[in-house]
Amino acid sequence: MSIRSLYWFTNDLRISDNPLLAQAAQNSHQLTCCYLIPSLTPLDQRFQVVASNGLAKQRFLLESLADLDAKLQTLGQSLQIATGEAVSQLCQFIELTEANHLYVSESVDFAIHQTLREVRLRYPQLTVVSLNTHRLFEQAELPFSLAALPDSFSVFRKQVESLDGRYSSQSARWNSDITALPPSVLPSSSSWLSTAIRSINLELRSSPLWRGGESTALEHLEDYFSSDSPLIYKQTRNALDEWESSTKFSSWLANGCLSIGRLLARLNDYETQRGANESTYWIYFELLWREYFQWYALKYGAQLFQFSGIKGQVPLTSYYPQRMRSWINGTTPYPIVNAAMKQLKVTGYLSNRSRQLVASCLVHELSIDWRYGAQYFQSQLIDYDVASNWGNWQYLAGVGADPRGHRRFDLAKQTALYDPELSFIRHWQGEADQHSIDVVDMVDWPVSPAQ
Ligand SMILES: Cc1cc2nc3c(=O)[nH]c(=O)nc-3n(C[C@H](O)[C@H](O)[C@H](O)COP(=O)(O)OP(=O)(O)OC[C@H]3O[C@@H](n4cnc5c(N)ncnc54)[C@H](O)[C@@H]3O)c2cc1C
Repeated sequence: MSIRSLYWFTNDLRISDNPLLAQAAQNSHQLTCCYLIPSLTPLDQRFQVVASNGLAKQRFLLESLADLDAKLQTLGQSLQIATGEAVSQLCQFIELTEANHLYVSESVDFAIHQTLREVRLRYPQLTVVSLNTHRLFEQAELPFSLAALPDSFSVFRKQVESLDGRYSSQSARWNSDITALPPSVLPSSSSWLSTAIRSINLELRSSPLWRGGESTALEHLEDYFSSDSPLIYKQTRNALDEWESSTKFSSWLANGCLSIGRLLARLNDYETQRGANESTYWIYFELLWREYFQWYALKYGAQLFQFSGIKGQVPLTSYYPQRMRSWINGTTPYPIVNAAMKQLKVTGYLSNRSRQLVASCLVHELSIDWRYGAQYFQSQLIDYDVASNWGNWQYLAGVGADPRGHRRFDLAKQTALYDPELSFIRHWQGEADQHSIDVVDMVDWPVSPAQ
């Protein structure tokens, strides 16, 4: 039988260390590679308060796609990019190419699961092939069943850290480089990418600190591990705004431009050459947080998006459009939050500390339903990852994996600790248009009947 395959790229935008693509290359006679720009799901529509995704996020994705397309072209292939509703786009590709196999990376994304369910119903003869390209561990390697995943990160970490050969054995199996790909029946159609990136650059009027794509991910991997930064990571990672203070791998990991296996293999080499210390261990520690949230999302499915989270406790928050607007625009009474929100809008990135502060502010100071904040992050973050984003928001909102159940940051204390000279606030103009939490309009004042 002729194997005609459709490879649906999702969060695996790379050629190297991509075991699923290697398998598709080996087993197919004909191959079509596609990417579907995610459209808004009903959940997105319910909570999204801005018209479209942030420009920095759009640029990072387009750069990643352009790089992937260029790499595919060197292998005699190209990337088909489609916008619109995922099920109908996939069906169109299946019909056009008469595909009898669909390759797609294993995902914890609820929207992808729903799309696949629908496609399977429409094409019962279609063989769907999936492999893990995003997580560190396979389910069979975990010392517990998915249902018994610990509800606290510390318990999870202690259990998975006891697994043998954590870096080297994990990284060996990712080494599956591809030298050739079967031909496609569709002509290349992605020449618009460079024009789209140029027009975003013009609109943003700032050159990016990050460029999307596997090529820049691999360059950054080498740069980072050629420096001394990993040796002092634990002391610097909470800084608000310095490039070297944390690893900055998240955006490439989230989009799959870099594999977790290759990253850990490089960390392992670094420890061998430069010596392991508490800081180099701490990079692994943080990557285990990422791993934890992947399993958490898989375990809880739609509960990841539920107001009461996994705890079943409904928070005492609601939705206030004016407060939400001032949070997004950086015009709250809290300069450190304002600075961070302005940085997010321009760059599509925030340090972990800033994310914690702005999330705490949204939930505890502005009393807004955490899902509006999570959705806004989804629309802006260049490193948006469904599991890490919604899992961290649940944690901060007190409805997730936090055994303490409640985390409210004292914003004045945090400012004194992390921005004592106010340089972060000044740089991002956090003081510029401060307002009180609720602005009362003239028309809201009581009007006496005599008037
Ligand atoms: C409210 C909120 C939302 C977040 N949303 C996302 C998201 O959508 N995507 C995302 O990748 N991270 C998210 N994070 C986690 C974290 O803030 C970022 O991963 C980190 O700031 C990225 O910068 P870095 O690569 O320099 O991280 P580093 O500090 O250098 O950490 C190394 C890597 O470990 C992982 N990591 C670190 N901390 C966490 C964490 N708390 N949860 C999960 N993974 C972690 C990331 O892959 C990161 O690249 C969120 C955190 C909060 C509080």
